[in-house]
Amino acid sequence: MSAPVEARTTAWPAAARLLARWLDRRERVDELLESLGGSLTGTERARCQHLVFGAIRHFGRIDAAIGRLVSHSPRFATRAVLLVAGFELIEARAERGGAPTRASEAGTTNAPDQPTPVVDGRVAKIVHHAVEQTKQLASPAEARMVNAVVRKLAGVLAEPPPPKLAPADVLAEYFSHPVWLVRSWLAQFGAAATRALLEWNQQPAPVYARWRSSFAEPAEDKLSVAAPTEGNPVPVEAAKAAPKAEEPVPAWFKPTAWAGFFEIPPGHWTEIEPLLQRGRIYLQDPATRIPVELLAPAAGELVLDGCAAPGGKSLLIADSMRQGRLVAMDLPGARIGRLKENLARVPAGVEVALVQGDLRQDPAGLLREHKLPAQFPAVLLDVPCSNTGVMRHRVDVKWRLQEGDFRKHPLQQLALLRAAARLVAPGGRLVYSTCSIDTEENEHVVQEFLAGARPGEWKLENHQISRPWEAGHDGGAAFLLRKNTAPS
Ligand SMILES: C[S@@+](CC[C@H](N)C(=O)[O-])C[C@H]1O[C@@H](n2cnc3c(N)ncnc32)[C@H](O)[C@@H]1O
Repeated sequence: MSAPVEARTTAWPAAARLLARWLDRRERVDELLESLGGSLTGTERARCQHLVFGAIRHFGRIDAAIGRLVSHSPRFATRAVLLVAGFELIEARAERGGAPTRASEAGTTNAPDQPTPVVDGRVAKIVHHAVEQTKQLASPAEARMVNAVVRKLAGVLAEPPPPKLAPADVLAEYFSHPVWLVRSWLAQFGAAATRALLEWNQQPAPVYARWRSSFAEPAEDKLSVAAPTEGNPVPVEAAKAAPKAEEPVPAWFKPTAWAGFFEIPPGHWTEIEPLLQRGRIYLQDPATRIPVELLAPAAGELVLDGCAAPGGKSLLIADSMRQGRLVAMDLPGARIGRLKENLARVPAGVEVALVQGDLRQDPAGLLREHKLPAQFPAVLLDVPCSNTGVMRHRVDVKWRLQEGDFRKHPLQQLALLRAAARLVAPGGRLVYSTCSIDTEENEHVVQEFLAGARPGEWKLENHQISRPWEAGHDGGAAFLLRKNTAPS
């Protein structure tokens, strides 16, 4: 992806600075990008994000290559420059279809201890740019080091992918994942599926938008009514607004296999922003529809979204019902702001209440305190998880995950599931969902929940596990559980 000149000159150093911070403090990437504020134009910001995401997506491979080429690890500012340049080299190679570089064409070796300097036109530009940037971001001495290292990096990063049955550590390095995670996936999914997953995670993720029907327009006053005071629920009266005529989907939206979801081609940010502000679209992966489809909220129903923030699925529930009542609950904290914004966009026919509280701490009491029902015919529980299904989008997740998270998350997930189950009315349904593809957080949690329930109280009616390499979208799992009317 060649960048416009202005994006190269400002986005590039901005990306290097953010990456230096990431190396130093491992801040979350979404928060790092938010810290840019309005300092870059839309195009520059998009380019900066592309470079930061790419460098972090390929961090393991680039950093291992750098490690072979230098005797001492460079300081963060310089290492960040090398990471951006390394990503540009990987991208340049992918764009020409993984064609061999001039060095490998000539049959020279790229042995790690004796990497061959590779210089072709594109590589020369990447080297030159990295050197010039290092002079500004670090020092002339470091720029000389960058000059030598990036040339050699081009050779090391040109090495072909490992064979299909390569050992876990080789796969982990080439595809930039922690080795313990690759081992776990090999054990769960086998070699072919793990390879497909690793390749999937290393691709840039498309941007998807869900087109919201004009019938989903909120009441005129809903945006202001839904600005809650801290800690209180926000009852929002259903308005009786007449539905407006359907607005056509923009011609440049690329249809997908999933009804209502469109791929947004790059370069349309100025057109996207007003659509987002008007609530005409919501940016979300097609995988997000699955738990809501399993829940199948019907017009006029009362629905609880137990782990609602930032509200992507709450909005989808409301759009599916068009009329009804939705109670959205989440912990007080930073995510509530986005939830409020999204709840303000529900269709006029949906009455919505936001409850800030802990689902595991007497939620029925909290709901009653706010004069809300404490039994629901339909409950969605979209729990916090490892996010192993969405690593293509969330590039830093793999570097934050710890092996122990696969023991911690299921405990929290089971506790939340048991708490949510108490809020389901007899005969009602509960959808438990995750963005994880790992059995510990999916099948195992549901099995343990069913094993611990009173005999006959719950039935697993349906479930859907999405594996990205098969589904063609993000991964995750959703389980539809039914509470019997009269358990034995
Ligand atoms: C995966 S996110 C939910 C995403 C959301 N369903 C959406 O589609 O936008 C999980 C949410 O669970 C919330 N959560 C975690 N523990 C909770 C608890 N004890 N009570 C209520 N919410 C909780 C987190 O704050 C987080 O917002």
